[in-house]
Amino acid sequence: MTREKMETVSMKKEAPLGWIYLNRPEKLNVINEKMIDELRQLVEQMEKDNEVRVIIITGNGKAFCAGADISHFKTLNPEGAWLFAKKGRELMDYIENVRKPVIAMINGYALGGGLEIAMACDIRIASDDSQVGLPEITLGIYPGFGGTQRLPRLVGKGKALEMMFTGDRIPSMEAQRIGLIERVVPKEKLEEETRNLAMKIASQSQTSLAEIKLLVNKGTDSSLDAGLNMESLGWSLAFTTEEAKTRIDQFLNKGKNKG
Ligand SMILES: CC(C)(COP(=O)(O)OP(=O)(O)OC[C@H]1O[C@@H](n2cnc3c(N)ncnc32)[C@H](O)[C@@H]1OP(=O)(O)O)[C@@H](O)C(=O)NCCC(=O)NCCSC(=O)CCO
Repeated sequence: MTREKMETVSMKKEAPLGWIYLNRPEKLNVINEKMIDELRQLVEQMEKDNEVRVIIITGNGKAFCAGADISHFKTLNPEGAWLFAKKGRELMDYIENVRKPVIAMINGYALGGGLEIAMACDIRIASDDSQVGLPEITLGIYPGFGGTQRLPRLVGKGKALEMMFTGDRIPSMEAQRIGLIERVVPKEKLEEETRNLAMKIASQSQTSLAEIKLLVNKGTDSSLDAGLNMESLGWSLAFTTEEAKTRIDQFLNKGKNKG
């Protein structure tokens, strides 16, 4: 097992899983520029590491992440705010497009930029005491790291507008009901359930995982016809991989070695 600690994030490599911890627990893991840089560095590192097949992002302490660091907002002029939003948005885009599955393990508050990180991940699993929301409107602003775009794509326009207009926090069970979170588990089982889910995914073909992720992300941004054509092209190439040949052979021969 390898561990690495940076100023605002840390990681634990437990092959085939790579765990990334947002690590400013005294401030509920709020996001500053340093965290954006370091989180991106760790995700890039894990993307390149052949021993890591699934990446898990979570928070250290009692929160996943309470959003962008509001104490930094006082110093922001429009140019600074634009640059900060651009940096944040590029990180979310990077996480969304990494060629490996990324799971958000939500262990408490996931608010503002924290929920925006979770929404950039492929799957969200949360403890039953977690709460999520986009409270930016209560500060007189609105989500700046992709929330206005990703939330309606996950929960539909009306619910997304309701959440962003009110800024209300909702419990994880309600978030699951509306399609924002995939699984809710008892707090004490969160890590175990996340590991089980991640290990199951890690046991699948890496090429197929990467292709499915690409097709779903790019396909939903395209016409149905374009998406279906992308699927057919990719699907035909999937048969050229050694992994597909081996797995298909294994299935076809499974009865033959039995006494
Ligand atoms: C998350 C809340 C509801 C937690 O409340 P509570 O448990 O009472 O804990 P606190 O005492 O409020 O917080 C502990 C500590 O963290 C600091 N902190 C929390 N959130 C932020 C933040 N976003 N920025 C800066 N600092 C934060 C808090 O000040 C405390 O510090 P002390 O030094 O100990 O006083 C509650 O904290 C809350 O509502 N937080 C704000 C959530 C929010 O509005 N997020 C959106 C931010 S804007 C954004 O993300 C833009 C990107 O789209």
